Amino acid sequence: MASATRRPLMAGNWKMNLNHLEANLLVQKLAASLTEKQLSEVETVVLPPYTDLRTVQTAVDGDKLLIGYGAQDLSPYPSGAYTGDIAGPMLAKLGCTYVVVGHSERRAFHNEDDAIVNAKVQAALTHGLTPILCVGEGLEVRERGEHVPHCCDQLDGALNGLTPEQVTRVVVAYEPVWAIGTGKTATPEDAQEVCGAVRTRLVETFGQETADQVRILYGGSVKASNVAAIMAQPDVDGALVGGASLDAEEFAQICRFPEHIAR
Ligand SMILES: O=C[C@H](O)COP(=O)(O)O
Repeated sequence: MASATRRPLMAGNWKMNLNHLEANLLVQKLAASLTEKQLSEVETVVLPPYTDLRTVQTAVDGDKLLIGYGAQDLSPYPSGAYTGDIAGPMLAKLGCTYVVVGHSERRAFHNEDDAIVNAKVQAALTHGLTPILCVGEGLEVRERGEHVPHCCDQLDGALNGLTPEQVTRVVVAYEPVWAIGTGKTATPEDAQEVCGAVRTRLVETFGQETADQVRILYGGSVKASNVAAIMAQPDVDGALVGGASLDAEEFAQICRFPEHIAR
């Protein structure tokens, strides 16, 4: 979190959890647990299932909560005969500002490859949404020591054809698959190694000025107890939090991480 120009971002990916009533409760509790100052210092975002988005929008708008929200996926197409899919304009109309693209669970369970991830990144940008682009390696790749080139290749594929200006509107999330929902957190040094390599690749492809503006998150078993050490790394600008974001108080503590960084 070295740069003063990159505002820290904590994004809670609820995955396929919480109905709309539970969603309302969680958002209200989260907002009540954080002061205006804390919310202005650390951008706080929730990423509910589609079925909760309207409820979250109503809560946020109704009580003017300083909490952002977004979706976990979008179609690469703007409309049409794509049963079960949700398009970017629908999300934008619901007030979403973010959308996750290329999460490892989508890559694994829905066979999403770099070409589809690239199309989704482009669709998000076209419709005014900020893609949270996920990259990350599985255990076998990590054990072969190929995690850095693997993540950089995924990054290249997902950002193919984008202009530097478009890239400044992308958030990248490094999520080692072996650390997701397993309780195994990458060490802060592991997180920095890949987040730093991602930034270097952004410099090489899009230039220093662009790379300096891109926020890079770490995701994988982030909790209140380990977030400060991860956020102390120079190229980590936030976290994509799964399980721990389902507990309002735990997620609020994660968002209050600056209090735990030694001054
Ligand atoms: O999108 C979030 C990540 O997959 C991390 O999930 P987790 O915090 O439950 O390990």
